[in-house]
Amino acid sequence: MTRIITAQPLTRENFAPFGDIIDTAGAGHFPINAGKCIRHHDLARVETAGDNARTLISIFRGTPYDFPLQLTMVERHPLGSQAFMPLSQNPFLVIVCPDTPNGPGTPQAFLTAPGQGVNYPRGRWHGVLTPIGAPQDFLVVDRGGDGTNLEEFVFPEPYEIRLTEGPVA
Ligand SMILES: NC(=O)N[C@@H](O)C(=O)O
Ligand code: NI
Repeated sequence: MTRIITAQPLTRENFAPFGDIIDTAGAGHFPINAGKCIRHHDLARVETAGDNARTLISIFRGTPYDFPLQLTMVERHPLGSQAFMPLSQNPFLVIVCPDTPNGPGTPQAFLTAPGQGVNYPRGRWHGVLTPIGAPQDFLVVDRGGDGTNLEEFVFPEPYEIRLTEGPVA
């Protein structure tokens, strides 16, 4: 029996147990530069741990996935956080799992609003970057340094991730 997960709109509230939303809406902010700029401040917590740890800023050019998506694997970064900020207005798919003593729990799928980004805290199980419908660039802030910062978990049975309720065309 295929386990089906339908994506829900990403909100600060529903994503709060899993990580940070990077978005101006609802963010703390204040004027700088003599009022010519608004700083939306401290939106996400960057974590870098382990030997010679440092913060990396990269651009990922992601290829879109077909849907419904067969989710076979999730991963996590035990030594650092990972933030994805889209450089275009296309929504993308965010998949996270709670942690359990036996590994990742049931995936939760979220559809971002245009321009919304996310930050996964260190150790948070997540699906890999998943653009929708077109190639998309993302600014990525994560951890470099010594040691292994990638742990993968392959599900015994894949989950089917859908973007909307109802029959699949
Ligand atoms: N491997 C890599 O840098 N990207 C993944 O961690 C990902 O979450 O997409
Ligand atoms: Ni990752």
